[in-house]
Amino acid sequence: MDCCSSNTYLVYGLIAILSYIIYNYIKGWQTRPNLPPGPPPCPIFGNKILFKKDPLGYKRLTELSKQYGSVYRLYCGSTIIVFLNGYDAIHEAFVKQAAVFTDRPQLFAPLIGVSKGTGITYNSDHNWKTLRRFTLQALRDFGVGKKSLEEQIVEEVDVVADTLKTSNGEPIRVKPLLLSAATNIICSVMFGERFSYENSRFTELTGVLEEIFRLNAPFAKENFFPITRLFPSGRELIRRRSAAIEKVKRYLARTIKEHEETFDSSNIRDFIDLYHKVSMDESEPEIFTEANIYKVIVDLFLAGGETTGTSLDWSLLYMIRYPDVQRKCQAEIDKVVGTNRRVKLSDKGSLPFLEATLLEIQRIGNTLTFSLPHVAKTDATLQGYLIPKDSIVIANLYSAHIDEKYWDDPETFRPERFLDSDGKIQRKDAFVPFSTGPRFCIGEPLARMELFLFFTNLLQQFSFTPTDENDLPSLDGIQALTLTALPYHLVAKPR
Ligand code: HEM
Repeated sequence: MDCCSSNTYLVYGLIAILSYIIYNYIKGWQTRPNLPPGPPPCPIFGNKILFKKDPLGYKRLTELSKQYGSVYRLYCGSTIIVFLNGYDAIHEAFVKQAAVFTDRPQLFAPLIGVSKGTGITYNSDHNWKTLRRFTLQALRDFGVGKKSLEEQIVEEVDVVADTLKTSNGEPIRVKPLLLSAATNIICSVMFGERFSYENSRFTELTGVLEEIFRLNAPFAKENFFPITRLFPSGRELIRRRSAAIEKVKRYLARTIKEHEETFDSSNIRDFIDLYHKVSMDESEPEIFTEANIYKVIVDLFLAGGETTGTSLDWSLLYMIRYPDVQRKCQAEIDKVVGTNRRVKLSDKGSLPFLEATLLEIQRIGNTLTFSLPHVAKTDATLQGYLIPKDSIVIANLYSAHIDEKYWDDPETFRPERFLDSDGKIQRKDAFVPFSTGPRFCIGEPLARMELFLFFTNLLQQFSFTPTDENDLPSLDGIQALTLTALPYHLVAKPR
């Protein structure tokens, strides 16, 4: 046999193998009965193209529900990804069928460099439950809802207010300031100390956390196409994420060691001390390990800094776009609190219009348009469709906030929708910025406290206006790490 004919046989052989793979692949997705509908997937790649980076991707994914209904599926390679749209579908899966839809998938990228089964965010089962319960309790012990943390947050508000004062009426971009403030509050809870925003240890920490956040990407090709982990881009992802995780571990190791050296069980100063105490007392030492303290701290920083900072950025943007609402908020503060003291958490019940405004900003701003990925633990039926075991399930939280079954005129910014006829706050089921079910955000009480104290105290001290009345900043969100406002400047005039 000459070399030409052997090459021809090789090509025929490869074509036959490829055809077999494609045939089985298409047969696989066509013959599974009663799967949720969705656009036809391409062989091998599925609908991966629909997950490409796109600032308006959340709108595109929401549009698909008009065509395919509230529960539809896409494929990433051969993995089924189910999107839940509208409040009813989200509630049915995450609350009514929580036993099936609470776990997290073990995605490749978010787990590079960390031990399997550690932390909260990408963990499941008993370890997750124990660490989540411990962390919720710790956040409570370190003052969520109590005075001490309130004081730490107000200290951070003061730093932001001082910087705004030094802007002397010149345009200023507030987002970097708000992100630093939100991250610093987590530093206070975790390490018992805050940093100045220029401190090199603080900038080192925020830099490396941002890198890790960016490399978590739930739809990275490496999560679904294992061969791409061998490609240069896959190897670079592994190298960069491992290096960032090592860097943050080295950073935390120093702080944890300092805590251990000065530990006093009768004076628990912060989260690290509490963890150390529990790791000595606890009946489950295999859970309260060193690997877990690193991962839990990283989880809280990643989940809590960017989200809260972005929500605060939206809140000031809405105030410059809706000056009447801003004036009404300020009038309420002036009437209830005055100008001689700061706004306190205990004023919340007396400031219903302000609270309603904050709720409406969260509804319409949608800092997190989607939940993190969940996974189906077993086969299940959802709204009449089969959701096969191991399907990834994602709640489109944005779709719940524009669900016409629950919201009149959902595209309109109208804080009054959260007030009843007596002017009191009315809760809305379909309001789910922190998701719902057993995986709902554990930082919700802390985040709500921060939003309230920043928003009210800044509005008490400043009036916010656009830099140019004829060129107002856009309210369109762009999908980045969170759904963020396009970068904008504002003018902060002391009142
Ligand atoms: C306005 C600010 C925030 C928003 C909008 C927000 C929203 C969310 C959402 C939508 C989830 C996903 C839940 C799911 O997958 O179903 C989540 C998870 C989480 N959040 Fe938040 N969050 C905020 C602030 C915080 C803060 C301040 C912390 C902690 C200090 C935090 C810690 C977490 C953690 C650890 C998880 C994972 C929970 C788990 O897997 O059990 N978040 N958050």
